[in-house]
Amino acid sequence: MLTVSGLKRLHISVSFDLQDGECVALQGPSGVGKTLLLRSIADLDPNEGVVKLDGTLREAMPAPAWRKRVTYLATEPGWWSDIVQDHFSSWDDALPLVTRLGLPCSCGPWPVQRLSTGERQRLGLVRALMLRSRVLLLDEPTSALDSASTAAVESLIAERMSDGTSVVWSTHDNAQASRVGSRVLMMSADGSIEENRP
Ligand SMILES: Nc1ncnc2c1ncn2[C@@H]1O[C@H](COP(=O)(O)OP(=O)(O)OP(=O)(O)O)[C@@H](O)[C@H]1O
Repeated sequence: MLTVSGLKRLHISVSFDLQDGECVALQGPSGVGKTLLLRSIADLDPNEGVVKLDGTLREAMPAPAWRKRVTYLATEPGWWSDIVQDHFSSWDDALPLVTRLGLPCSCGPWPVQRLSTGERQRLGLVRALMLRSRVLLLDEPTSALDSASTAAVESLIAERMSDGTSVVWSTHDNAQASRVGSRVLMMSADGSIEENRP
């Protein structure tokens, strides 16, 4: 279980629990602080508060180890090499996920620069899924995708949830929030969240 207690970052002040295998949808107007919250849980920016995974404080482990367990996926993932497959510790192991998300298996040697926004988004998700994290913090992971690719992503994440992966899924799409989330965390301009059942 992920426990977030009194997390503070700029104007945000948030507490909630996330059970194993649960997905909560994170919603709220543009600019309200959803990305700030997800990045703070992953400890990517300075923040205050208590965040624990199965009772273990995040301070108990090096930050990279925490981020492998509690992984933030940006809406537009970053790339550090020119070639797609260089971003994967094993491209062969990534291929089933790559093809499942509708990308050709030949895209490994492609330059990152030739990828469309939606292709980058799907490959960024594959990178995150390869980590087999306990918690995925997904920041509008289907914002650039058509309905078929969105359905493929939702189905893949649902499979991971059935294996115990927990998910916080930020989305502006109310229908998606209802589909993927057992609860909805609605963020307000004052930086608080209110919990609703979808
Ligand atoms: N380092 C920072 N210092 C000060 N303000 C910041 C910083 N980073 C982000 N902000 C501000 O915090 C607010 C919340 O940004 P955030 O990206 O979390 O919004 P969001 O809810 O994810 O929006 P969207 O739905 O448009 O993606 C924005 O007004 C942003 O400008």
